[in-house]
Amino acid sequence: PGWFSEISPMWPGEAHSLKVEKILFEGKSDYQNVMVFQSSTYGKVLVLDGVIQLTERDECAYQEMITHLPLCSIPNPRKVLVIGGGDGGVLREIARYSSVEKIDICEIDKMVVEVSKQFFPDVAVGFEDPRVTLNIGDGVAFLKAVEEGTYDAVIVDSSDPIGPAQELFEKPFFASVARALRPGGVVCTQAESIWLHMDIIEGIVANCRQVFKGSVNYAWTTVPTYPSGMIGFMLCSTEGPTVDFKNPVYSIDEDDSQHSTRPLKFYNSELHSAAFCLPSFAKRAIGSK
Ligand SMILES: NCCCN[C@H]1CC[C@H](NCCCN)CC1
Repeated sequence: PGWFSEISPMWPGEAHSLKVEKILFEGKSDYQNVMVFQSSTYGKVLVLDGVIQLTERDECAYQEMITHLPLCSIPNPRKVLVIGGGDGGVLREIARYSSVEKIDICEIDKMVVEVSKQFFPDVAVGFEDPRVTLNIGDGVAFLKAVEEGTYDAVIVDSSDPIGPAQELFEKPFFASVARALRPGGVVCTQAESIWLHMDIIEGIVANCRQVFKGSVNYAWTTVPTYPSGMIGFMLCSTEGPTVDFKNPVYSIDEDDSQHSTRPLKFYNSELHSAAFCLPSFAKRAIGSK
């Protein structure tokens, strides 16, 4: 009964609104306020500190792209790490790869995991995969304890730089990710919107160019319920076997064996390549190597 508006100093002067049918959960974890509501047209919605994290209707766009852009760019990923991602959606997408043997996840807020399992079963289904090991804790500390060269891929499914995820946008964190990756390993991070945060993105790109000696690319997707209707990703690889992110080496959308459970709603191989095409103002600011 009424409207939820996503008002934040991170996107001044604008606010996306969703019509609310019913508030289903409100709580305060050790890190943030957590809220779930039933919207009129986007299904259930997860909100952290007043910021929309996902809706049932369009979460596929974000979860599928943040997962398949990195994992379809390398042959046979075996060990994958997720930092953040406590709703389980990225785990659900990683589980599609029969080559994957081990999926580690480090989420700082256990209330996000619990709330997702209770209200978003089709997203939290990712936690049911036997290859998944859940660690509740700070991703920065987790990575410090990881042995060098452990992972083929790291996915940083974070919230925004204001709040618990702030450290995940800084150079020391990127350096610890690079150390945890094998030569030619890949990382994909949530990298904000070119309409709202060009300055943050330029900082992230500069840091990534210093830390990741393979390739560094920015890609994007549309997510109707994120501010500016889009979100970007940094795709980086460490020194070693060359990774050409723009030309996927694996087509998960054509590999029917992966569709036994649930077909992809959003990602496909053409969209993979197109995701790296940028508007001119972004190309100038970001450049591409
Ligand atoms: N697994 C879903 C987690 C969602 N990550 C983030 C949630 C907050 C969202 N704010 C967008 C702010 C404007 N770019 C970015 C993605």
